[in-house]
Formats: sequence, structure tokens, C-alpha cells
Amino acid sequence: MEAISIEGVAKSYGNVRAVESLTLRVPAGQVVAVLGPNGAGKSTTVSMMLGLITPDAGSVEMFGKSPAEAAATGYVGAMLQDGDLVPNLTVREVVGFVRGLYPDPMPLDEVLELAGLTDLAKRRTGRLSGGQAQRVRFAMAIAGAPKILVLDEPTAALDVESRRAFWAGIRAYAADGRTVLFATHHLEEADENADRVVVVARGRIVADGTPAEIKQRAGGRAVRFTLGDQPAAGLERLPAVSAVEVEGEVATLHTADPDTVVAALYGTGLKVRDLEIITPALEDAFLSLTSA
Ligand SMILES: Nc1ncnc2c1ncn2[C@@H]1O[C@H](COP(=O)(O)OP(=O)(O)OP(=O)(O)O)[C@@H](O)[C@H]1O
Repeated sequence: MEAISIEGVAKSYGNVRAVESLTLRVPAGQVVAVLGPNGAGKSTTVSMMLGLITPDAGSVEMFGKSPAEAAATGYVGAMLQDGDLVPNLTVREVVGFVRGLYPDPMPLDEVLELAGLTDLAKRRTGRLSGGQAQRVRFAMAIAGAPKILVLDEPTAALDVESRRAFWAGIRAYAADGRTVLFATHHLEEADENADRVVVVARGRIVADGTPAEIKQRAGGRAVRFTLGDQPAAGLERLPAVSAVEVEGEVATLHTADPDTVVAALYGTGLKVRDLEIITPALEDAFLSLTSA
């Protein structure tokens, strides 16, 4: 049975189509990144998975249960973008309280350890930094030992150091065969932490694969050289070229096969200077996938 089964869900707000007929099946034990730019429909999808929003069409099941049943039985734990913490309780009290709501929770000390909160257990939550408060939200999400953990842009408020610690905690949690789905708009975060990346744009899935496949699909490599004042016309028709960009005197030919492009380029009669083969930055690759 799939851990998460999202079948043809759709959601509009007035005339904004936030999610359009999205289907996603996640086997148990997979760590999936839902990657997309702002407004792509990630939060709406996550909210439908958790039963916080009812889809206009389609259905969601977690291990065969409805979102409401999955939440009630502790199958799913969630960390959303916001959510206030009760300020006058200690970290240990807050996490302990949430833990007490579940039928088969994780030992409290283990939760605090995984979330990096052991040393902060006696601190009142009103006195935590933004990053520390985010760790408490993570602890609350895993306290019930959910089989499925859903996180909506979990590191948005964290600095680099806290991000690293945070992802180490998630990976440790997932290592026990648990299923994790997280939304992010950082390709690097998806690349480093997910087994599978589902790219969402304008409410639809535009790519789905391993991080390596996604990078490959996003254009792979590029051949860059100084074109000077020679005409760029015709470069896009060279074999294996998927796209051409010219900026000032520099031309960039996107391709999955740079060797073929270089060979063809020398056959054009153009004067090619400063030739290099580059791997475009991950963010550029992501943009090329998500822009219409
Ligand atoms: N409550 C709402 N009322 C009206 N429109 C909404 C509402 N929530 C979301 N939208 C719109 O639906 C679309 C998808 O939004 P959603 O929050 O799901 O995207 P997202 O990918 O999570 O974006 P972000 O990364 O900015 O959180 C956007 O156009 C957004 O403006």
C-alpha cells in the first residue's frame, strides 16, 4: 500500500486555480521534496493532505486512511509554516503535552534529542530564538512517532547552521523507514535531502524524478563562448542544442550533449573564443523547469 496517495486533487480560491488535478503516489519509506516557486500550490497541496482544506475534486489517502483518520490515529505528523507556541510553558512541557495526545508516541527524551532540544528542555518557549522555536515545532510534529511526516517549508526561518542540524534530524527520523514529504522552494535543499523531487508549478506537477534526473531534465550542461559581434542566428539549430542565450558578447548553448555541440560549433565557421563547458547553477536549472 502507498504511504501517500493523492489522486487528481484540485483546489481553487475564487478564480485562482491553486492546484489542478494533481496526482502523486509516495511509497512507504521515501523522502519526497515538493519543489516549486512561491504560489506554485505547495501549501495548498500540503493542507489538503492534512485535511485542513477540502479539495474541490479528487481524494487523499495515507496508508488507506482519510486525512482526518490519519491525523487522529497519529499516522501523520505535520509542521506547517506558522503556528504559535504557548509562551509560558517549557520546551519539555509543550512537547510532552503534544506527545500525550498520541496513542503510541516516541519517548520524550528521544524526541528532544532528535530535535536538538535536550539542552533547551527547561527553557520557556517565549524565550526561544526563531530557529529554536522552529525546532520545537519539529519536535511537536514527530512526538507521536508518525509513519508519515509532512513539512511545509520547514527551514524558511533558519540560518545555515540551524538548517544543517535540522536536516540531520529529519534524515535520522526517515532512516527508520518512515515517509517524509516536505515542501520547499530551494532546489539545493531538495537535492541534498530527498530521494525524489516532484517539481510543481502553477498547480501542476511539471517534473518528477530523482534529484539527478531533475537536474538532467532541467537542461544538463551548457557550452559557453565569446561570440563577439558575430550573429547568433542559427545557433539554436545546431544538433543537441536545447536553448540559446546571448548576453552581451557571450553565448550560452544549453545541451545534454556538450561534445556534439562543440563539434558542430567548430563546423559553423564562427570564430569561437573562450570556450567552456559549464553545469548551470541548480537554481537556473530549476527556473528553466518552472517557467512557462
Ligand atoms: N486562502 C487563500 N485565498 C485565496 N488565494 C489563495 C489562498 N491560499 C493560497 N492562494 C493562492 O493559491 C495559489 C497557490 O498558493 P500556495 O500557498 O498553495 O502556494 P505555495 O507553493 O505554497 O507558495 P509559497 O511558497 O509562497 O508558500 C497562489 O496563487 C495563492 O495566492
